Amino acid sequence: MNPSTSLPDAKLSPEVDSSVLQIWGGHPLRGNVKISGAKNSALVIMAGALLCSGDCRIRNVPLLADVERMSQVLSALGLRLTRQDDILDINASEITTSKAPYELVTQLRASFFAIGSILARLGVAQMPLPGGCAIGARPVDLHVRGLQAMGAEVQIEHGICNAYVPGSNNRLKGAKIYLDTPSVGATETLMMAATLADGETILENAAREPEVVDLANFCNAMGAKIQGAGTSTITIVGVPKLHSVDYSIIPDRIEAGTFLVAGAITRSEISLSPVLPDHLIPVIAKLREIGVTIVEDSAECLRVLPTDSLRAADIETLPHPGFPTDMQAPFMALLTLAEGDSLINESVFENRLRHASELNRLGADIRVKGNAAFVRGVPILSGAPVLGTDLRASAALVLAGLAAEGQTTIQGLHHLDRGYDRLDMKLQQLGAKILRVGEAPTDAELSPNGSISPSSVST
Ligand SMILES: CC(=O)N[C@H]1[C@@H](OP(=O)(O)OP(=O)(O)OC[C@H]2O[C@@H](n3ccc(=O)[nH]c3=O)[C@H](O)[C@@H]2O)O[C@H](CO)[C@@H](O)[C@@H]1O
Ligand SMILES: C=C(OP(=O)(O)O)C(=O)O
Repeated sequence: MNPSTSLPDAKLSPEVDSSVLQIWGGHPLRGNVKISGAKNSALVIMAGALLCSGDCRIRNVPLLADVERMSQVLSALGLRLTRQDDILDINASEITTSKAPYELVTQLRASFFAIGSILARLGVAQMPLPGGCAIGARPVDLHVRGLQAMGAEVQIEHGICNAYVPGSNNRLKGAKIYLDTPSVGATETLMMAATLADGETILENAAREPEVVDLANFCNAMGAKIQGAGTSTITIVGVPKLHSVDYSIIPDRIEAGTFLVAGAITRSEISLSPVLPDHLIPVIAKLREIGVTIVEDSAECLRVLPTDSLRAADIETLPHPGFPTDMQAPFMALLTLAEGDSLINESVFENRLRHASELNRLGADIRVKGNAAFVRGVPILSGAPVLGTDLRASAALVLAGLAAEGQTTIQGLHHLDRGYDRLDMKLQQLGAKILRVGEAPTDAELSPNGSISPSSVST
């Protein structure tokens, strides 16, 4: 990896990350913000690069700790990687080991999805159970059962998922697979596995998230035969080999949604680009229900206008195209300041409401029962020290801090840095009074020319 674009090592280990964010709330935001490439596309497309016997050039790759760790996983498997700005070049002509490193795989979720591509390429894989946000049990049974249906022998022992394909040609076989729940990761793992399998695979009740479609487009650009991505039935006809590719990943709809909420909660006008508004339909619809005006300035640019009063709204998280679970925490922050009572039902993950008690430290009025949060709107929030417990929980606290009176201090930034590309710097450029104190990365560490790229944020 090009050291100038790597996040510092301190970011890779939660234990040693002692930096905090200080926010002085109550300041309006103004200007344009550039939305980075999608985290959940970038990570799985990097796993997909393992399928390719040639060179993969991946563009619009966000600067994230998870991307850095995923790069390290791929390097440990013997791939050659170089990064220049947001372009990542990966050569997987040689995979030197089928064993993924425990200490890296356990720090993120998407690393596990590479079991599908390693198995497809080598016929054998040893993959530790993954990490990622602690928002529920997050089993991998659907991944495992799908691979077994394709002919793999799979056993989980001592926290490692050991898989191999018996038989002389080591090639997985196409199968008809029904997913009990439309798991994003299982859909992606099995889709990658099926690209090089012998025969046709049909995935039923597949996830329909835009990142699944992005992965399918990436694989098809390498010569895979995948049809139906974005619908509940995906058909993959296996091919013997995939070829080199130059591919640009989609904008991050969750980062875009977070900035839309930032505009709404600070009653500000900000523009966001590039975005794909079709990927944000449930988020935009909910913001409009809350009373926020969103304007589509162009096919790739959204603008949020200042809002006088926010209205309460109920939210239920669902698989795409329902309301995304990754936007639940940011919306909870917003609804703390809405007039009236909102009910939030988290139905995708069983333990994803831990930010509620932290928002209450800021003066919110939220009661949690099971998977439901009852949010009674309050007129103001007031700054306090708080702890981010996962990626989107941390983002919710940043948003609440931007609106709160006085100073908010947020700990637990290793979560934020996993999945937001320099959120604090982008907000700073929009006029937020936000400062990283402690082991903050220097400008030189974050970009090759010594400062956050002027094209990434402008006011
Ligand atoms: C890296 C990545 O892309 N992460 C996203 C991905 O996570 P991830 O792929 O882990 O999420 P899933 O869609 O798999 O999880 C959805 C539900 O299915 C369950 N499940 C999943 C797999 C399995 O084998 N068995 C099982 O029961 C999970 O526990 C959860 O309750 O989709 C989630 C849901 O949109 C997002 O919140 C994450 O940001
Ligand atoms: C849950 C998330 O990420 P991961 O699946 O990587 O833990 C997220 O992006 O909100």
